[in-house]
Amino acid sequence: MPGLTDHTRYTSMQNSGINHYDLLLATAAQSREIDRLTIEELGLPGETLMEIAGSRAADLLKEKLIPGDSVLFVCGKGNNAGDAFVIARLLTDYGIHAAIYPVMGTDGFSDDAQKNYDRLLKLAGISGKKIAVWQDWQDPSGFDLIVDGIFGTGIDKEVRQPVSDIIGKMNRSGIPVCALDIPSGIHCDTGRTLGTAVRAETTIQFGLNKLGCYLGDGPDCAGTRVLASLPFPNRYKHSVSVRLAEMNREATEALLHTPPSRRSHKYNNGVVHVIGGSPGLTGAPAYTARAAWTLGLGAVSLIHPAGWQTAATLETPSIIRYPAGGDTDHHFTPDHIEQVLNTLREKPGVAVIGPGIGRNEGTMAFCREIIRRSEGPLVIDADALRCLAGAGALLKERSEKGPVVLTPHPGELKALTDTGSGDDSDRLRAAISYSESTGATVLAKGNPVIVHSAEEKKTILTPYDSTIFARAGFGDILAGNLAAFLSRTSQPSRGSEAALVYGYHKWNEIVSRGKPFPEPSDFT
Ligand SMILES: NC(=O)C1=CN([C@@H]2O[C@H](COP(=O)(O)OP(=O)(O)OC[C@H]3O[C@@H](n4cnc5c(N)ncnc54)[C@H](OP(=O)(O)O)[C@@H]3O)[C@@H](O)[C@H]2O)[C@@H](O)CC1
Ligand SMILES: Nc1ncnc2c1ncn2[C@@H]1O[C@H](COP(=O)(O)OP(=O)(O)O)[C@@H](O)[C@H]1O
Ligand SMILES: [K+]
Repeated sequence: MPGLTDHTRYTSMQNSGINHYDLLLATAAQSREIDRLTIEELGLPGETLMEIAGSRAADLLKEKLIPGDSVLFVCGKGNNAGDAFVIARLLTDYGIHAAIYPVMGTDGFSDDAQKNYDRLLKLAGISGKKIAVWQDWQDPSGFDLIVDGIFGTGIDKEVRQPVSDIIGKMNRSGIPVCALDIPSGIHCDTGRTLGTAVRAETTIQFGLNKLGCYLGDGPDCAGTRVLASLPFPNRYKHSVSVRLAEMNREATEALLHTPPSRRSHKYNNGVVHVIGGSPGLTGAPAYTARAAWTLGLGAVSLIHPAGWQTAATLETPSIIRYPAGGDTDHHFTPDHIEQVLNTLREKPGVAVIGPGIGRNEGTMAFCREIIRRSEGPLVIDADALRCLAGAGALLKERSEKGPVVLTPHPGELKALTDTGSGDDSDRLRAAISYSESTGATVLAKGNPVIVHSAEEKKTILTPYDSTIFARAGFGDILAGNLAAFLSRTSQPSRGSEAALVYGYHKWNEIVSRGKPFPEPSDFT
């Protein structure tokens, strides 16, 4: 199904507003509850919802199929199969040759699936069309598409035989697969593969995006993800607190332009202080400072141990340098605390602590004191995060004084939170619970990037492949961009989302200018 519109790409191309509800990412329990409320409280029968889901999906498929094409529907027993039967009926009437393979037999369908199976066979009788119902797997070559209606949100245990075998055969067939709601075998809440999973070219999600299509193995198995809307009242969706980042470039960049009246002087036109650097790690804070400066702030400073000099910052002479200590000081130590705090107090702004700061014992003590005693918005990045292991109480106290955003990569998040294996759903849980327990906003790097703000009770995931940024130095750039956006908004989640979205668009702009592998310096 090449060419079906990925709604995430679509929104990024549109650059216009998007319905907030279309960005929500639901778990299986949330989907079920929203279904239940719509059916029981609103009074819209499940059968009607299924008809709408199937007809929206059939319309999407008709954009790519022409009468005479052949489609194989591989189905389970639940409502996911019911959706497939609706689609098969509508496409048969459109002129498609349909074959059905109910992998677990034709007994014991859910009520709505049974009704739609019966209607499909009735339609065949009425219209004189032949619909093959397979008893066993057959050679599918000759089919133009396979529709996966085996499992939707109803699966929570390992896929058993014979289904796992059939999924393997579907994946090896070389025929494009369109998954309904979620690729069969992917867990809706975690994106983990339950033994084996369908690898689809396209996934049509119904009513709400499914969290599992955006975490773990989900993105690889789902392919292009599309949302087909269902008439669930928005009021019922309020329990869903995780959403995709909004990819609107114009709104993001507009944030950088605060009202001119407030820009009377460089020190009230956005100030960022970058505190970092140690022997061998001088490029990192320079990148961070330059990434902040490039976003149009009034003043950016680089506070570094006086013992290192770097040519890198001299390329941007406007960045103000504050060497801490004397010429023989190559690391930050507790001796520098008062001097650095004075600088932060004199010119209030957003501080970033950590890029290239190193893990020297004295430096860790220095970081803890700066975190404890500084007052404005603070970004804690890279090695400065290491000083927080076991220091949740310190962070909680600090978060009460002003917004704090932590930017751990997966290893740093694990060290910080002392949690599990570190797959995406672990990262999601860890980011939320650490943020909730400390009050700090957590921007957990990885793919996807996960942002949770305890204050705003929001969780945001990147909808694009963020592995493009897995090159040395992009973490430093992100920290600088983030600080710049935080100087323009008091909402840490908005600033975090904006920095991520800004980076994505900037990347694409550089690629479109003919540079296939942008590097950090292209962002400064
Ligand atoms: N209601 C609505 O409003 C709407 C719902 N919609 C659609 O409904 C879908 C959810 O449907 P669902 O809840 O019926 O579950 P579904 O995913 O089809 O499968 C469950 C079946 O699989 C079986 N099974 C489970 N695990 C298994 C395993 N490991 N190995 C083998 N079997 C296993 C399980 O059997 P059991 O194990 O319980 O005996 C049960 O029979 C949703 O994704 C969307 O597509 C749309 O139409 C929009 C409107
Ligand atoms: N604009 C962006 N959008 C999404 N992710 C980003 C962006 N910029 C940076 N990242 C994330 O930051 C990671 C790089 O940070 P990190 O590993 O700390 O690198 P480094 O310390 O070498 O700069 C990337 O792998 C990606 O997860
Ligand atoms: K499916």
